Amino acid sequence: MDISLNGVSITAAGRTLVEDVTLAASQGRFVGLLGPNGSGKSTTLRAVYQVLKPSAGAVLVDGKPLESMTARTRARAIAAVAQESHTEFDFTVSEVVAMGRLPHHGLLDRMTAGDRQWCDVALAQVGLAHLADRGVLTLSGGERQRVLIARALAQQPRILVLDEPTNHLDIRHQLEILALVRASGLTVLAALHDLNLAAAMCDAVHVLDHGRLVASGTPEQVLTPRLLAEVFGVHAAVVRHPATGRPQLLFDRLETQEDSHA
Ligand SMILES: Nc1ncnc2c1ncn2[C@@H]1O[C@H](COP(=O)(O)OP(=O)(O)OP(=O)(O)O)[C@@H](O)[C@H]1O
Repeated sequence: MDISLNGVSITAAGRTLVEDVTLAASQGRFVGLLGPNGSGKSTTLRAVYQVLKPSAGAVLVDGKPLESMTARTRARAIAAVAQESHTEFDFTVSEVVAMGRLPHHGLLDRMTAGDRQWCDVALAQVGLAHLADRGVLTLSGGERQRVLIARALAQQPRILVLDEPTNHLDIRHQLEILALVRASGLTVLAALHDLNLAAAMCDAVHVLDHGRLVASGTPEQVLTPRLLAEVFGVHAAVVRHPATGRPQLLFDRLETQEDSHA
């Protein structure tokens, strides 16, 4: 399934937070949404998982406006892991993952053996099968993040929308979770802060700055020293990963006027 944003603008509290964003993630592609703090990444993704309604433009799934789909059809198509999604209730890990199956049966229906199997597989994929009976409130931040990814996978969506999916994860789990997502064959739209992970994993990236798209293309085309200086305010050298050939970035502070007067 493809997902696209067509001229999406989002206004809140009298401010335009995102303006005229057009981008697409086609079937099976891993597309990164990049940008400095406050550039509008989460706000853009909120329009995709319908927490916010665009003030202009539309979000389309396979060319169909998201708004024209029923809630159940949408939930079968798109699973989201939002930033800082947390629960106040001490559900067990299995119960949280089982919530991912809700779009596939009625709220009051019992889980079938098939539903349970999807949950077990998803939990095993994120390496947390051993924590199935633990309360989520007792988990570390990284474990909880992996449970939310398992819930999204158990939903059997066609499109995954991830807001900072590597938040709280140690380096091994950052790489494993993104590789798992990449290998899933799902269409992925993910906001990422780590530009080297984005360069390693994404087929295409889009960069937001002050709510506007300022660059789109492959990581190689987009993550240039010039863009990194202009948008992120850092000096960067681009090198090639010796094994994968992917671009990787070595960062330094950009010299400021105060530095040169010192
Ligand atoms: N409901 C709201 N009302 C007013 N301003 C908002 C609202 N939601 C977000 N903003 C503002 O919109 C801008 C973009 O926020 P957003 O969370 O989308 O940025 P981001 O790129 O995801 O940032 P970060 O990298 O820090 O997570 C910020 O300046 C934020 O303060």
